[in-house]
Amino acid sequence: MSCLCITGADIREFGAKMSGPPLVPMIHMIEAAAKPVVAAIEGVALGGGLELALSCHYRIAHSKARLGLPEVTLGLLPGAGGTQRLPRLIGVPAALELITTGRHVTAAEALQLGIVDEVTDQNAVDAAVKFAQSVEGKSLDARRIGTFPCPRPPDLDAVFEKVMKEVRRSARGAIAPVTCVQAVHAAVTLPYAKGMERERELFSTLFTSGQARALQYYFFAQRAVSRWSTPSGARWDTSKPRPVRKAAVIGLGTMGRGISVSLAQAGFSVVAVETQEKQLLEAKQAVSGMLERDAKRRGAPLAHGNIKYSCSLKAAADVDLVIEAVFEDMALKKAIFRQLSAICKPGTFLCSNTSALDIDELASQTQSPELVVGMHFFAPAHVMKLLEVVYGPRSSPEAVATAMQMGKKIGKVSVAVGNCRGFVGNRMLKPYLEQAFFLLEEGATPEQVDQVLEEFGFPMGVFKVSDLSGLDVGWKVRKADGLVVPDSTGKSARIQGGRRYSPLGDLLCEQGRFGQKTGRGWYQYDKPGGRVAKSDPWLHRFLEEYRARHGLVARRIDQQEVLERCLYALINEGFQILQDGIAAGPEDIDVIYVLGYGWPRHRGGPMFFADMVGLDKVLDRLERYHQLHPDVPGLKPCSLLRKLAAGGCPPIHRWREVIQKPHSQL
Ligand SMILES: CCC[C@H](O)CC(=O)SCCNC(=O)CCNC(=O)[C@H](O)C(C)(C)COP(=O)([O-])OP(=O)([O-])OC[C@H]1O[C@@H](n2cnc3c(N)ncnc32)[C@H](O)[C@@H]1OP(=O)([O-])[O-]
Repeated sequence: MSCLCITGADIREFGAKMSGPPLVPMIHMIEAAAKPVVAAIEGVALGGGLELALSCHYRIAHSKARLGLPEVTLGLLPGAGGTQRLPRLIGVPAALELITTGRHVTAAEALQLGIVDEVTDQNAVDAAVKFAQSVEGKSLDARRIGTFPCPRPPDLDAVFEKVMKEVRRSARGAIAPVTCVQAVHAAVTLPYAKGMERERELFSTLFTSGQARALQYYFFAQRAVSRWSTPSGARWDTSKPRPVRKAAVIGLGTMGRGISVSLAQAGFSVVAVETQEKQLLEAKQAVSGMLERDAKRRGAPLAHGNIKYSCSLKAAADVDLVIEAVFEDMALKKAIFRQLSAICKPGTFLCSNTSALDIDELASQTQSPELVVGMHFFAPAHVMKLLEVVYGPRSSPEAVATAMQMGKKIGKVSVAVGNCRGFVGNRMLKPYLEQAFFLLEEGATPEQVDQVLEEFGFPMGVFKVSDLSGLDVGWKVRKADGLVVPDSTGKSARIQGGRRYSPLGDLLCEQGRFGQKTGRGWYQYDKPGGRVAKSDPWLHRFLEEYRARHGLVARRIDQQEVLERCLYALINEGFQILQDGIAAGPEDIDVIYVLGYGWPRHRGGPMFFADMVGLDKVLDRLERYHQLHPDVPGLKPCSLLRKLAAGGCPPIHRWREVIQKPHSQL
């Protein structure tokens, strides 16, 4: 009998010399053993851990155990027989689903699927001993999975064709899920030994791939961001969070509703505040609906009772933490912070869900600026995993620690970032969007730009996203910034403050084209609120007329230029953010972009991508584009990028040494 709690192979050893005995011979030895071997699974049996358990003759799991083959999430496939044994044990469709998604299953589901033989609430080892005694003397012939014939679906080709199509669609360019399907196909079509050979070959191809490197980097990056630090020296391990039991959400629009749902689901007492009865009632119905649907989906109890609704800010008097989620309007937010500061009990943390505004300006409205931080959620707030926790110059380490811990409690990946316009995510988005607009002016179409970005792996191109979130959002911000003004000839100005500016988005808004909500934007939709983007001949004519009006001659723009200009401008801003100390390291930026902005995980994140491409190459291309477009500051290579390139392009895990030592010669 063997007791198992194994998270699989040590990912840190990939790329270096692996220690310990090789797994495959061990698995074959266990399976061939004359004595029955019973695996007692407690905690987790993941990856190589589950593969080891599958070589045992019986498996007993504790009811809290979790099992799975998550290799695909690391850019790999189960390389110790998992792709050959699991389909033999539970059938091809169920095995394909688990292997291509990497999903963990509970012990109860594992029992239902036939992965384990028994589930216990008691000590798994004791249960396994008892089980071993009950099967003593029984033949093991029917227990060696490697000797089973693999069940062959009657319509084998059709099954695999369908799965492959679906996997390719959802993989968005990731190769591991597709390769997993090929490995399972080998289980069905080849004898066991040949199938194992095929698994090994496919595993080796993935093992050395750039995508596996990217996904493994990302695995550790997502864990590293919880070890936050700020330039003032505050750190995760020396700053204590304060307990929060009751929280208020101010403003129950889309964001406020999602935030209330997240808090209630995590067991916080919530006070939800709106100004008018009518809006409050609408919000209450919407939040209840969201909670009901979610409870049904998860089979979890309803969290209704945790939320109290009110039309008065005074209801927030006794809460431990407030999250303000009203319109993105500084004057309104300031007024609310002033009132909250007077109403709330001393020590209440005051947080803003602003996506770009100055946290310190809000803090200055309160009696205790050290208690103010940003908690920037992403829409839909109860679904999206990312939270930017924004510290201002006066935020206390305790406030940052409390917001970070609160994020963790509600199931978010929280990243601590500094205070600047747009923080990390939205600040980097600006030069990316700007390039997309410029490309249209120079001859590209929204379809072309979107296609290149989608082929790169984004779920949606920049113009489709813009239609989805509403063109009017950015328009309002640009108007507030004084950018939406005609030039001396009455045409929309293409130069603002000495730098190139594209008024294309403003011109669409002036026509009432706000995107999906109005049924027209960069694309056309069958009705307002429609979801399927269709090419719009009107827009193409509009672009031609615009170019003619401004004397611009359309040229053919190739895919490489579209990709480089959009992505390298974004990456360049990322380097500037690191240089400014707004993000502590490249991992923070990469996690924000993967979780909040649809950056394909198998490409690691923008900063990892820059490392993979080669910093000298990114620098070279930026320099060239900046020469061609000297009035676009976003294309001027940032000095940190120059310094890293001049220092021999150190690998990404060494960038912090250069960032932390501004005078380093690296
Ligand atoms: C031939 C071989 C073939 C085989 O098929 C290949 C494999 O098995 S591929 C492997 C397939 N296996 C997987 O993909 C499983 C990957 N792991 C997980 O999914 C989660 O970590 C787990 C569910 C286990 C625990 O979640 P939780 O409770 O939220 O805790 P947490 O996530 O915060 O982790 C705590 C600490 O442990 C660290 N660490 C964890 N696992 C590994 C590892 N395998 N390696 C190295 N380190 C690992 C993690 O970095 C963190 O370190 P730190 O320094 O404190 O930041």
